[in-house]
Amino acid sequence: MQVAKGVKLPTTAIGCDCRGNCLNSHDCSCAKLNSTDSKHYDFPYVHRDGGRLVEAKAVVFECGPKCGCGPDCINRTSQRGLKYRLEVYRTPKKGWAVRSWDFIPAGAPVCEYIGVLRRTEDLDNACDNENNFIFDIDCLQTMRGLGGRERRLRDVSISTIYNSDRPDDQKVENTPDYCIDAGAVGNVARFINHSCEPNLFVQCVLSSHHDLKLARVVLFAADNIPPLQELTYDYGYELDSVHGPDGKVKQMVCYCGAEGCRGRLF
Ligand SMILES: C[S@@+](CC[C@H](N)C(=O)[O-])C[C@H]1O[C@@H](n2cnc3c(N)ncnc32)[C@H](O)[C@@H]1O
Repeated sequence: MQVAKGVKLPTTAIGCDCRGNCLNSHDCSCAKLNSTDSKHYDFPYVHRDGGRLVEAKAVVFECGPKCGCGPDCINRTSQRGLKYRLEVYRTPKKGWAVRSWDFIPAGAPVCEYIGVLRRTEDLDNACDNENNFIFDIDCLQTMRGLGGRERRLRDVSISTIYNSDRPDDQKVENTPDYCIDAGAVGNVARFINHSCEPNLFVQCVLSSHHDLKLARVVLFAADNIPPLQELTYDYGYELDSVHGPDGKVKQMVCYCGAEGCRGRLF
């Protein structure tokens, strides 16, 4: 990830003092951050298939640079890079798209959204309206979803991370302060299209620091995904929420082809 001028990265979190791999969730201070129930701490991932997320959360706390554990720790599952052979291919109506040559099991991390970390206000100043590769870092919005856009969220509460008993807790605000701009610098995630019935979901992850506003954005499999099925996530636009430089509402037709397609991206 590149960092734009004016973005100050937060202090690195102290982390856990586990050794080797984090094995006991009751001893691991990172695992504890993921739990709402002080009697039942658990890692957010299970070991199956090299690590699968048990359930979507407002934010997942992983182990980071100052933790005592090593790179194979289960609580670093989203940090291990690409595991599946992803192909960027051309579609008739949506431009480039992404699919996997390998089967992807539900809950597996697929890729991180990479680009330049920018302040949203700098982007607005640049009037960069035609940049289709901006990802707003907005964990609360991501978690709430729009009309239940993430199927696996049903049983999940968004309250946990916003409780005030955490030292680095952040206040929830309406406009995201930071975004990831993959316009000029990015990875395969920038080619993943929107679908109204997606097979990926967006998960905010904190590993090196605990600032929600600068959380990492990782795409996880929402379902078991067969090889060669297009990978998609819900871009999460509210209809009529995007405006052009002239102030008029902008619209974009959606070609996701899902049965429940809303007809427009925005
Ligand atoms: C992040 S880019 C995705 C990659 C893009 N298809 C490309 O060729 O670079 C987002 C842009 O892809 C197109 N797109 C993504 N999902 C779409 C969809 N469901 N229907 C129509 N266009 C879509 C739109 O032009 C959108 O602004």
